[in-house]
Amino acid sequence: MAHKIAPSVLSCDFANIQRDVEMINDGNADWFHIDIMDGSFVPNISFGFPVMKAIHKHAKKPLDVHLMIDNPDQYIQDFKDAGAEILTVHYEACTHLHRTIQAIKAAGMKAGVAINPHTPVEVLENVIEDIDLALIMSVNPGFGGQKFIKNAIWKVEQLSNLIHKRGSHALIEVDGGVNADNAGDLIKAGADVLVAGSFVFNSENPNATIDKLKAL
Ligand SMILES: O=C(CO)[C@H](O)[C@H](O)COP(=O)(O)O
Repeated sequence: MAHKIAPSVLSCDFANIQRDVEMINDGNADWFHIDIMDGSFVPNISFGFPVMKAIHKHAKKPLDVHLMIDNPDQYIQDFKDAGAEILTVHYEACTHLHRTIQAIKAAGMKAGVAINPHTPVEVLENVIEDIDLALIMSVNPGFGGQKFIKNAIWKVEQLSNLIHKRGSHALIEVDGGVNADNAGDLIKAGADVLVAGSFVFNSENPNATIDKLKAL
């Protein structure tokens, strides 16, 4: 399966959201990556439901929503109503992770679990057959534009082995500092979905940059 590119809307021009969403609609990106930050789980606040609904209104591609929030269970139905197709929670933010995954699926969404750079891949062993997506963070979550942590490549390899061993259908997504210098190694290691924020939106021609990442 060819890898997917999910531009992170966090790096778009928020004064021109509709323009940027339509630009992504017109290009070859696969998903919109939506970063929700609560100022508690991570030291930053991004945006909430009104902005997400505005993006959903114009988006012609699935919304891949990454929750960097405490107590995600509280908001599962709200994210479904705001247009999430894939809803990813952090392993580190969930006390009853299996229950949270079931609740996401029961609400009619695909379920993802993200792990921080210091969290070992093994924590996914007991849910790998239940999830649709596993997200390896390649920066500490909270901000766009950070430097890629190389250890993520090794974690992708480990996760790919685990997925094959267990016959899971989970996709491997990588998020943080992704660019043309590391994307090839990530794909070779087994990544299925690359999130890219600043590399795409800070470039002169974002859709040409997406094509460059897709061609690797
Ligand atoms: O989850 C995130 C930050 O927590 C962002 O999706 C990520 O940082 C993407 O931005 P960039 O490609 O600029 O690193």
